[in-house]
Amino acid sequence: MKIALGSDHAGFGLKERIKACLTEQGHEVLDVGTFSRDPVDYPEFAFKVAKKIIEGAAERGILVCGSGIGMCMAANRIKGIRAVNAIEPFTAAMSRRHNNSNVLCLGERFTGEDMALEIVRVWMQESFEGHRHERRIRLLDDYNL
Ligand SMILES: O=C(CO)[C@H](O)[C@H](O)[C@H](O)COP(=O)(O)O
Repeated sequence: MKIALGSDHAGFGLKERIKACLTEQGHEVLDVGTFSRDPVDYPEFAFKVAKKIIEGAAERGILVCGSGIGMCMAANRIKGIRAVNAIEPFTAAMSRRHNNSNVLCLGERFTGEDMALEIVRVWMQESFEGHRHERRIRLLDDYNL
Protein backbone atom coordinates (compact mmCIF):
# COMPACT_ATOMS: atom_id res chain seq x y z
CA MET A 1 0.00 0.00 0.00
CA LYS A 2 1.10 3.61 -0.59
CA ILE A 3 1.21 5.40 2.75
CA ALA A 4 1.95 9.09 3.34
CA LEU A 5 3.79 9.67 6.60
CA GLY A 6 4.38 12.90 8.48
CA SER A 7 5.28 14.24 11.90
CA ASP A 8 6.33 17.32 13.79
CA HIS A 9 9.50 17.44 15.93
CA ALA A 10 7.71 15.70 18.84
CA GLY A 11 6.72 12.75 16.66
CA PHE A 12 9.90 12.49 14.61
CA GLY A 13 11.39 9.46 16.40
CA LEU A 14 8.21 7.37 16.18
CA LYS A 15 7.70 8.41 12.56
CA GLU A 16 11.12 7.01 11.71
CA ARG A 17 10.31 3.70 13.45
CA ILE A 18 6.98 3.43 11.63
CA LYS A 19 8.69 4.20 8.33
CA ALA A 20 11.24 1.42 8.90
CA CYS A 21 8.50 -1.08 9.83
CA LEU A 22 6.21 -0.28 6.91
CA THR A 23 9.07 -0.30 4.42
CA GLU A 24 10.25 -3.67 5.73
CA GLN A 25 6.70 -4.99 5.23
CA GLY A 26 6.81 -3.91 1.57
CA HIS A 27 4.67 -0.77 1.76
CA GLU A 28 5.62 2.32 -0.23
CA VAL A 29 6.14 5.19 2.21
CA LEU A 30 5.96 8.83 1.12
CA ASP A 31 7.67 10.71 3.96
CA VAL A 32 6.66 14.39 3.90
CA GLY A 33 8.82 15.26 6.95
CA THR A 34 9.75 16.66 9.33
CA PHE A 35 13.26 15.28 9.24
CA SER A 36 14.74 16.27 12.62
CA ARG A 37 13.86 17.26 16.20
CA ASP A 38 14.07 20.97 15.30
CA PRO A 39 10.76 22.60 16.33
CA VAL A 40 8.16 22.90 13.56
CA ASP A 41 4.38 23.44 13.43
CA TYR A 42 2.25 20.30 13.03
CA PRO A 43 -0.46 21.72 10.66
CA GLU A 44 2.05 21.98 7.80
CA PHE A 45 2.73 18.24 7.91
CA ALA A 46 -0.88 17.24 8.48
CA PHE A 47 -1.88 19.21 5.39
CA LYS A 48 0.96 17.70 3.32
CA VAL A 49 -0.18 14.17 4.18
CA ALA A 50 -3.85 15.07 3.56
CA LYS A 51 -2.92 16.51 0.14
CA LYS A 52 -1.18 13.26 -0.88
CA ILE A 53 -4.36 11.34 -0.10
CA ILE A 54 -6.78 13.76 -1.73
CA GLU A 55 -4.59 13.91 -4.87
CA GLY A 56 -4.43 10.10 -5.00
CA ALA A 57 -0.68 9.84 -4.46
CA ALA A 58 -1.29 7.81 -1.28
CA GLU A 59 -4.15 5.57 -0.18
CA ARG A 60 -3.82 6.38 3.51
CA GLY A 61 -1.67 8.43 5.87
CA ILE A 62 -0.10 8.29 9.30
CA LEU A 63 0.70 11.39 11.35
CA VAL A 64 2.67 11.62 14.58
CA CYS A 65 2.99 14.55 16.97
CA GLY A 66 3.41 14.74 20.75
CA SER A 67 -0.16 13.72 21.56
CA GLY A 68 -1.75 13.00 18.18
CA ILE A 69 -4.35 15.66 18.98
CA GLY A 70 -3.07 18.58 16.92
CA MET A 71 -2.38 16.39 13.89
CA CYS A 72 -5.89 14.92 14.08
CA MET A 73 -7.53 18.35 14.33
CA ALA A 74 -5.53 19.65 11.39
CA ALA A 75 -6.08 16.62 9.13
CA ASN A 76 -9.83 16.60 9.77
CA ARG A 77 -10.06 20.16 8.45
CA ILE A 78 -9.52 18.75 4.97
CA LYS A 79 -12.64 17.54 3.16
CA GLY A 80 -12.36 13.82 2.43
CA ILE A 81 -9.99 13.15 5.30
CA ARG A 82 -11.24 10.97 8.14
CA ALA A 83 -8.51 11.01 10.76
CA VAL A 84 -8.53 9.09 14.02
CA ASN A 85 -6.33 9.70 17.05
CA ALA A 86 -5.76 6.25 18.55
CA ILE A 87 -4.09 5.35 21.83
CA GLU A 88 -5.01 1.66 21.68
CA PRO A 89 -5.69 -0.85 18.87
CA PHE A 90 -9.47 -1.24 19.25
CA THR A 91 -10.15 2.41 18.44
CA ALA A 92 -7.92 2.11 15.40
CA ALA A 93 -9.72 -1.07 14.29
CA MET A 94 -13.21 0.42 14.72
CA SER A 95 -12.20 3.57 12.86
CA ARG A 96 -11.39 1.38 9.87
CA ARG A 97 -14.46 -0.89 10.10
CA HIS A 98 -17.14 1.77 10.67
CA ASN A 99 -15.56 5.09 9.64
CA ASN A 100 -13.16 4.07 6.86
CA SER A 101 -10.50 6.24 8.51
CA ASN A 102 -7.84 7.21 6.02
CA VAL A 103 -5.44 8.88 8.45
CA LEU A 104 -4.09 7.45 11.71
CA CYS A 105 -2.71 9.92 14.25
CA LEU A 106 -0.41 8.89 17.08
CA GLY A 107 1.25 10.67 20.00
CA GLU A 108 4.88 9.84 20.62
CA ARG A 109 4.75 11.44 24.08
CA PHE A 110 1.60 9.51 25.05
CA THR A 111 2.04 6.08 23.50
CA GLY A 112 5.03 3.75 23.85
CA GLU A 113 6.72 2.44 20.73
CA ASP A 114 5.51 -1.17 21.02
CA MET A 115 1.90 -0.08 21.50
CA ALA A 116 2.15 2.45 18.67
CA LEU A 117 3.48 -0.19 16.27
CA GLU A 118 0.68 -2.55 17.29
CA ILE A 119 -1.88 0.18 16.62
CA VAL A 120 -0.34 0.71 13.18
CA ARG A 121 -0.37 -3.05 12.47
CA VAL A 122 -4.06 -3.35 13.35
CA TRP A 123 -5.06 -0.18 11.50
CA MET A 124 -3.21 -1.31 8.36
CA GLN A 125 -4.94 -4.70 8.22
CA GLU A 126 -8.53 -3.76 9.10
CA SER A 127 -11.10 -3.13 6.34
CA PHE A 128 -14.13 -0.88 5.99
CA GLU A 129 -17.41 -2.80 6.46
CA GLY A 130 -19.43 -0.56 4.12
CA HIS A 131 -23.26 -0.93 4.05
CA ARG A 132 -24.96 1.53 6.45
CA HIS A 133 -21.58 3.11 7.19
CA GLU A 134 -21.24 4.22 3.54
CA ARG A 135 -24.25 6.51 3.95
CA ARG A 136 -22.85 8.07 7.12
CA ILE A 137 -19.47 8.70 5.58
CA ARG A 138 -21.11 10.33 2.59
CA LEU A 139 -22.91 12.66 4.99
CA LEU A 140 -19.53 13.61 6.47
CA ASP A 141 -17.83 14.14 3.15
CA ASP A 142 -20.75 15.95 1.46
CA TYR A 143 -21.34 18.50 4.21
CA ASN A 144 -20.80 22.13 3.28
CA LEU A 145 -21.23 24.87 5.86
O1 LIG B 1 -0.25 19.60 18.75
C1 LIG B 1 0.09 18.89 19.62
C2 LIG B 1 -0.74 18.78 20.78
O2 LIG B 1 -2.05 18.73 20.34
C3 LIG B 1 1.30 18.11 19.52
O3 LIG B 1 1.40 17.18 20.54
C4 LIG B 1 2.59 18.89 19.40
O4 LIG B 1 3.53 17.94 19.04
C5 LIG B 1 3.02 19.58 20.68
O5 LIG B 1 2.09 20.58 21.05
C6 LIG B 1 4.40 20.20 20.52
O6 LIG B 1 4.79 20.75 21.75
P1 LIG B 1 6.16 21.52 21.96
O7 LIG B 1 6.11 21.91 23.39
O8 LIG B 1 6.15 22.69 21.04
O9 LIG B 1 7.28 20.57 21.64
